[in-house]
Amino acid sequence: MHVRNIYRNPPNFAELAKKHTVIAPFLFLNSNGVPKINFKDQQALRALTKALLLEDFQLDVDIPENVLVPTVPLRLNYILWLEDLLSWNNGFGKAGDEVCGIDVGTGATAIYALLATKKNQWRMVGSEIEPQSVMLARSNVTRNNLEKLIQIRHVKDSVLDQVLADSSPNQYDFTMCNPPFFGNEDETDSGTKTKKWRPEPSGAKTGTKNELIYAGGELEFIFKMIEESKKHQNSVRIFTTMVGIKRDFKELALKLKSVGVKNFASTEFAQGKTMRWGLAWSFDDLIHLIPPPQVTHEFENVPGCLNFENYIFSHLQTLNFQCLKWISGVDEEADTGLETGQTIHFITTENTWTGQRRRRREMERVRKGNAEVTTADNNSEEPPMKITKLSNENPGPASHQGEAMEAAPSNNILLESHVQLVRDGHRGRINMRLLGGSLGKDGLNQIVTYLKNSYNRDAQNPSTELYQLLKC
Ligand SMILES: C[S@@+](CC[C@H](N)C(=O)[O-])C[C@H]1O[C@@H](n2cnc3c(N)ncnc32)[C@H](O)[C@@H]1O
Repeated sequence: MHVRNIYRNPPNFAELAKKHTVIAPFLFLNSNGVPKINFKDQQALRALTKALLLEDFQLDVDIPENVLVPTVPLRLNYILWLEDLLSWNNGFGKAGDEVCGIDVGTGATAIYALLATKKNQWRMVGSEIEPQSVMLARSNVTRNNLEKLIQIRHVKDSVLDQVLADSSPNQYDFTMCNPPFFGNEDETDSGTKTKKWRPEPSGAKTGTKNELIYAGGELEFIFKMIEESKKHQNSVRIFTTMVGIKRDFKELALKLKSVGVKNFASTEFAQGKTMRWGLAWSFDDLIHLIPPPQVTHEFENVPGCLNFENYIFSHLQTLNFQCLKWISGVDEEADTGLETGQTIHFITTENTWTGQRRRRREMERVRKGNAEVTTADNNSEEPPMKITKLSNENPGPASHQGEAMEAAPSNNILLESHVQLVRDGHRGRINMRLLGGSLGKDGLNQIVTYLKNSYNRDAQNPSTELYQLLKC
């Protein structure tokens, strides 16, 4: 659960029932004598959602029989992640009520729109395809006097096209969505459930078939969303969606790349035994989808911060590019372009910066059964290290960027780091920040020494681009 989620500690049901009699009939004492409710009971779940929304968000929500009962802790996790995404980008310089978001498929309760607006004063548009849900969602908005901040729009088809038609550049800071999960009616029947489908929530199963079904299931829905997002890339800064099946990430990453998205990240939402994931993408590569490295005084002074403050900024842009080339070696595949403020998050799983001759000798020793632990040679001028961009099969509890969603072993990471170009007037510097890896600070220092050596070597070699630049 998100660190700021107020439900990290379960509510005191007895206290809640005293204030909100709606849950009193569902209260019972468990074997330890602690008051509980049965989450598998649809009526109890509905009563609890109503009570929590009223108690913690002063939201009075009508949830009719049979419609999807939203669990508040899980919905809150998503809102908190959106808050993070905004804060990592300094809220795009906006005050709360200037932030605009779209909740795709807002449902009968309009839960996300209501929470987002009540908690953060964000302006929200909730799109919905089901006429009955549109009506109920509007009535929930009116019931809470939030018509000025929330608009419910009835859409007939498409996922983003209709709701984003006629939008202006950067009109929306984000889109969010809890997509319909099932592909057909059989899948909603737990009796025929297979592992392919989204794992059941631990609580009661609620929701009408229309709310839950989309031909092709959530993957097709998100594919459509990704395709349509390309058309509206100028209107929305960050597109996001919930994902219910972890292994869908691999296909989603491919889909994103196919429409030209390089900047995407995932996160994990946990609520009890129920796991869901969040996927965020942006067509703007400068937008932070994972926490930016902290560029603090302290950080600037840690060993490993590479400083090029003596050179003017115009040089630095190219220098930075060059620097990443040094890091990535001749691996042209690596995306070495880096704008001011942008961060490269990389993981190395192979030590290629140590001298080749030395490595060959070590290999020889290993072959002869005389293996020795490798230590890097700080002054090596030999071929540079390769970047292996962040790879980890498990999206993990933290936010991971881009290639993080592709499967790869993660247990032999030597160094994980952020590289960032920081502008400071006409000067600038390159920061490298240690995030992890078995080599730790020593590893980062080796790379920094390597970069400095490479810099000094190229700066003195008339045949290099850097030499030409510095001469101008
Ligand atoms: C899983 S429910 C989520 C409801 C609510 N957002 C929540 O989290 O409780 C999915 C919702 O998407 C709606 N929906 C399906 N296709 C849609 C589309 N193309 N545009 C807008 N809403 C759609 C469904 O009617 C349903 O209300």
